Amino acid sequence: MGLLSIIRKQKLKEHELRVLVLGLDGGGKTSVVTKILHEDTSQIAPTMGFNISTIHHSNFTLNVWDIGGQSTIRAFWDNYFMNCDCLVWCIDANSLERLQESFSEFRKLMDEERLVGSGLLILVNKIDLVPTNEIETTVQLIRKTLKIDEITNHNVGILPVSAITGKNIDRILDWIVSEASERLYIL
Ligand SMILES: Nc1nc2c(ncn2[C@@H]2O[C@H](COP(=O)(O)OP(=O)(O)OP(=O)(O)O)[C@@H](O)[C@H]2O)c(=O)[nH]1
Ligand SMILES: [Mg+2]
Repeated sequence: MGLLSIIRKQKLKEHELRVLVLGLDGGGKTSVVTKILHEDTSQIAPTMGFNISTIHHSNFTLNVWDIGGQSTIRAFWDNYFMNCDCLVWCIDANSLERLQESFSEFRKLMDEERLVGSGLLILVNKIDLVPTNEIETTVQLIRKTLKIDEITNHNVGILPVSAITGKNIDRILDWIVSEASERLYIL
């Protein structure tokens, strides 16, 4: 068992998880976390550094790091990679013209050794702005563009959500905790 696995296993025993929320600027990372916290999402400004929130869910304590996604801040993302239990990658379903840019940043993370083995949850956010009959094709397009089916280093989940309507927001923590619990079980 490698050192990283030992650290992860120890943290899981303590029921503490480190969650990293990343994605392009304006994708809705801070809004999603704010909605999870049941707080007001109407006055959210771009994140210039990071926000950290401690959330208790299903016997776990999640330390959620929401980092700013503007291109000038992306250079600092790697300061947060260590000991990450779950990477949440946030995509703006209403700005598919930025999907390639999202993929090019995402691909760098998939090459990142420090993130190997963490859970990976892809949020297709702003789904309230996608017509209902286009949701499935939008999710499929994102799966294909991000080459999700080729990812072997992570357990992957993909969830259409809305930080504004709250759609599927309650499933985010459930997914993170259940993925981490399953991993603990097989370690
Ligand atoms: N319609 C809709 N708007 C959303 C949703 N989530 C976020 N927004 C809006 O998108 C804008 C950007 O949201 P933020 O939460 O600041 O995005 P961010 O990813 O944290 O951005 P950075 O901090 O710059 O990286 C805000 O105007 C939000 O109100 C959503 O699910 N639906
Ligand atoms: Mg933000």
